[in-house]
Amino acid sequence: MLSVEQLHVSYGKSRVINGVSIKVNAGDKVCLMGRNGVGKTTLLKSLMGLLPAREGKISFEKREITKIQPYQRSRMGLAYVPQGREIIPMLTVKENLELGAMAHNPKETEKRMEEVLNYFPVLKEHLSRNGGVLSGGQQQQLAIGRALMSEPAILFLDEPSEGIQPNVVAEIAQILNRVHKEKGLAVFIVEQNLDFAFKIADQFYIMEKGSIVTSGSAKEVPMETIKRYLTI
Ligand SMILES: Nc1ncnc2c1ncn2[C@@H]1O[C@H](COP(=O)(O)OP(=O)(O)OP(=O)(O)O)[C@@H](O)[C@H]1O
Repeated sequence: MLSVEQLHVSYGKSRVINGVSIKVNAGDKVCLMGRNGVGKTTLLKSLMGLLPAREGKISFEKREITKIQPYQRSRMGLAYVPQGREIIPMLTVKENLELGAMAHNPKETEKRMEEVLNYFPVLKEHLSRNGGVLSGGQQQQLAIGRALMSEPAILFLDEPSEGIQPNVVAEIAQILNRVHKEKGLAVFIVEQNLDFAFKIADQFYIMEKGSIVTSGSAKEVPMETIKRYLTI
């Protein structure tokens, strides 16, 4: 489904991603882990087309997408929940959700909204309130709901558990697993929260200084191994 081959990404002269190769099959649940500053966010932004690749190739459904625009990637089935959520605080919950479907067929917006609200009942309760007044956990659910409005095939999430209460984190894990099961959604998460990561992911990649140093299934890369990489 998604194939990343020898990707290099830089900020000016500063080389941040150095030859990363990753494969995600349809319906996979993948977690990318690594300490602060190793390049996880940079990699996600580059996969979404928000940062250019200096070298290498990104393909989705066997089509090369390395140079195509973010809105085109969104239309093809890639969606992204950025770190810090980036919901629009002065727009209502409903309007924030509608934004997520903007690059897509407007006729389907209502049906998608119904589906998303079914996954996130808390958003239904707050539909006409401004996004900015919601709690952190509710805003994260709104950001994920907004991304799901485009009915993606793969959802990228950047540290979705950051700064959120444990009970809401557990609820988000449950919802993502449900969407995965019911819609065949592939999930690609950047996380530091090991419990959350292990509740969702079945494949792991560990990154150090812009390169993948270990990868494999949960059995091949057990929690103890990941802890070692995160704490050294
Ligand atoms: N806009 C930018 N311009 C220049 N350098 C940047 C920019 N954004 C990030 N960097 C640098 O790129 C490196 C990787 O940052 P990135 O945010 O991708 O790491 P990360 O693994 O996601 O870290 P974190 O867990 O803290 O979000 C860091 O050294 C960072 O300082």
